[in-house]
Amino acid sequence: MASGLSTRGLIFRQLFDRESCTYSYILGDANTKEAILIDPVFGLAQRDRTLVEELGLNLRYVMNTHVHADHVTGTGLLKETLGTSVKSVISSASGADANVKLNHGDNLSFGNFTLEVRGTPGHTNGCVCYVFHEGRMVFTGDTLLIRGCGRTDFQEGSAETLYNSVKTQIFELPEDYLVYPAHDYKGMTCSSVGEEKKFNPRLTKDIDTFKAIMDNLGLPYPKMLDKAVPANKVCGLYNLPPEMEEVLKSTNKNNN
Ligand SMILES: N[C@@H](CCC(=O)N[C@@H](CSS)C(=O)NCC(=O)O)C(=O)O
Ligand SMILES: [Fe+2]
Repeated sequence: MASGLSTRGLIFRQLFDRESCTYSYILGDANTKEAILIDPVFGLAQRDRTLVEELGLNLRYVMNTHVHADHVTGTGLLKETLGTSVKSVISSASGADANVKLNHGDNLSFGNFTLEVRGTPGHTNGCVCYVFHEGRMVFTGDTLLIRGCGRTDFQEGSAETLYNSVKTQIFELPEDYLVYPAHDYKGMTCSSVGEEKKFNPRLTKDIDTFKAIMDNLGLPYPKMLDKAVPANKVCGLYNLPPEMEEVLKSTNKNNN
């Protein structure tokens, strides 16, 4: 069975931000050159833009899996530098502003490929997973991490809702589908649905044990929480923290 990496005509890149341990993903159609970018990071917008150009791709959508709490999205900045043909994308349920607001069951195309949108609330209300059936891949955002899952102690977090989302929307996918999350803190890059069903130390438990685990994670709040959430509700382009306004100003200067 073809995995994402060998899907005919697919250009695929996994990118990493060392600061927030965020993964961003470029998916492009080698034939039409249309591409999408999932979960870009503000400080790496220039890196992403250069790579897209080097690969000869035209970005159609810059999309987020949810309103991130730990980093400012690169969506707004990429739109600013690449022009109006690029559309920002997030779920309707996120309450965030974007050109395209998606709902559970929607499909989004780039070139000859299509992503299916699955609503997976729990980490936040607006979390979605993007299922790329042709590539047998799923982009899980913070809903499902490798051997972990998104925390449920801020934004609109609910352990019970997250548990149901994973079980019904991700674990029902074929076991060979590769899982690509929005973060990893241990150096893992990807997993599979079958692997997570078998080895995820949280999601292999019953709901009560899962809730107890989530209630006792004892994680400090992300350092960027108060700055990132308001910025990400508007694609990162308004409400930017002052230090990021400087980046934006110099980007605009370089583009003029
Ligand atoms: N230390 C980091 C934040 C780490 C963190 O809270 N990660 C989130 C995803 S980003 S909203 C999470 O859900 N983690 C779950 C886990 O089990 O690690 C920072 O200060 O930014
Ligand atoms: Fe998150």
